[in-house]
Amino acid sequence: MEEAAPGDDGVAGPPSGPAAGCAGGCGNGRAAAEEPRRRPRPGAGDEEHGGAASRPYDLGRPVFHRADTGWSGARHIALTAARRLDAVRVPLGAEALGAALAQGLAALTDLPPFDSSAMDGWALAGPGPWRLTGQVLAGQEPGARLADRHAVRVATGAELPAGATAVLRNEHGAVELRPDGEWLRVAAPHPAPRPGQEVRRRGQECRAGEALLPAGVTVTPAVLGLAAASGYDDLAVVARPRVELLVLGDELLAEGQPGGGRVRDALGPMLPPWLRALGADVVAVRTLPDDAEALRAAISDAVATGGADLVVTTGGTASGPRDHVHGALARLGARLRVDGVTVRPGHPMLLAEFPCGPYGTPCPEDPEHSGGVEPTGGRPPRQHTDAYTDAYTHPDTEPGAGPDPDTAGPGPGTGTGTGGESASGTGFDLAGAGSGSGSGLPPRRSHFVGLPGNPLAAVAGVLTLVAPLLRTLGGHPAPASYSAPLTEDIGGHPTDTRLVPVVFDARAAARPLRHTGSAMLRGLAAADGMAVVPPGGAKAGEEVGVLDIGMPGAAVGNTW
Ligand SMILES: Nc1nc2c(c(=O)[nH]1)N[C@H]1C(S)=C(S)[C@@H](COP(=O)(O)OP(=O)(O)OC[C@H]3O[C@@H](n4cnc5c(N)ncnc54)[C@H](O)[C@@H]3O)O[C@H]1N2
Ligand code: MOO
Repeated sequence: MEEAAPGDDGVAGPPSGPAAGCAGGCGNGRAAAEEPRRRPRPGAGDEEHGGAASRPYDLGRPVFHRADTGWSGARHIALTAARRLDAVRVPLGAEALGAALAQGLAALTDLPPFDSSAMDGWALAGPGPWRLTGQVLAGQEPGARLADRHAVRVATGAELPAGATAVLRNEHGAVELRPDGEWLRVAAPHPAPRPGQEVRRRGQECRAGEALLPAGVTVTPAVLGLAAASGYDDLAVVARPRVELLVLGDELLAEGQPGGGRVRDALGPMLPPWLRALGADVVAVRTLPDDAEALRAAISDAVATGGADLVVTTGGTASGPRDHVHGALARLGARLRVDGVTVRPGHPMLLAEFPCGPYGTPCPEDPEHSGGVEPTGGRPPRQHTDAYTDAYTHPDTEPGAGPDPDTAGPGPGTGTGTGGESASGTGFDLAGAGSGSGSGLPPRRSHFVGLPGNPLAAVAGVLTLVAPLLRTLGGHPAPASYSAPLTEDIGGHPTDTRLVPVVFDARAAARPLRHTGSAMLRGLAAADGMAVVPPGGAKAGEEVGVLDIGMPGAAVGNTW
């Protein structure tokens, strides 16, 4: 790797500019003079878009030529390389959590479903005093109509009897025992209840059939609760992309202390939860030796037998004697879509697609690629729902021509009807609408991302290639993108974008962290996000794009 100079933990790649020696952050940031605001901005990073420059590796032996893609262009290719997976119906619960709604959520019932009491107290009819005639608890039928000047004791949530005009809460009333029974009156100094007071009216939150949420919304715990409240037992969501992770490296230890040339595997523990947070179903994590045939067989197995929508490898992307990713992809007939990105760290990341899709299904639309991956059988197909409302327009399929991935995700639009079972009964919609070239959508197939082995470089690959790809597969719209002013200069690479871990200070300005070399995770572990630093660097006060790292920032970050 292009290692940072001793003492400089920040720059992977030739530094430039006055702050080059401080590129990873030199000491504490200084707050910007003016009140900075974190605000959405249309695109994070605006360097070359999809440009390619042929650049040989200088290993002393010509191995291959990468055609580096610009950082924004690479993200756009990843966003448009796949098409959204089909809809599946899943019970309300963990399976739905984090998936995108395949259909808008419309209320199946009025909410509240009936007039009910908002307080523990008495439901009453007309002006007081009121004769007490009984009680209704939550969950009980309300019983007979309430006559004028009568009241019943009610619990919060109890359905109000017909005729009730208001509820008097416990602490505002007093009950007197008279010869003819119990009587309720308002206790001074409280005023008499107004009509409708403390009553939750039927339908005041929504009416049956009313649209509550659009398709594409991520199912959060709150969405689960709303769906349950409004009558749902299950939800139609976009299937979670199945991801198989292959961690490569003879030198990796799964436990204990590193030494003797061996290091702990940092990516095996880090990436599966990261992938899950991005909406993936991580179906397998395997560690492999640096062996060409083992890698080829494992990838083939993941695609053909495992039914992975996406195979992610770590390590082996460069051109060392034990780097076999390119060779394995070539043997499997994979098509390289991105082979090197002008970003630091993460430069050797790559994106490819296989000639056939999950479950070993051949790709009839790609006869020239047939036979690459061994179709050795398959998992049971997903249960797809036929109740499918396609509320999305798929992003442009032409790489390099479309909008920024952060603002161009699937959004509301005219339906394209890509759901449904395939004719072959595999649950894999190759032949259906949307899978062929005539539909204008990319065909359904398995994808591949090769992440570099250096841990921070691997994270750069997740943010650049994996996140946009999973977003499209899982039907998630683009999250809001942000920019923030920098608290200090960040030195840049002369030609490449840099991704630098930052924390937001109290004014939401981005302070670059230290220990951000490509082999380091110390900066990232304290970070709120990754600043997108254009070639040449950025000055203190300058706004730069900030990539979300997918989960709430570490609490220590701002004081570190
Ligand atoms: N001659 C050149 N060599 C390298 C170049 C180059 O342009 N010319 N690029 C460098 C860059 S940039 C990167 S990034 C790395 C990418 O290397 P690989 O993807 O082939 O990864 P490995 O060689 O297998 O490992 C690199 C490094 O990362 C450590 N590693 C790998 N996996 C893990 C893991 N799971 N947990 C922790 N650490 C891991 C590994 O031990 C190595 O130190 O290539 C440069 N080389
Ligand atoms: O600069 Mo590499 O792409 O060490 O991560």
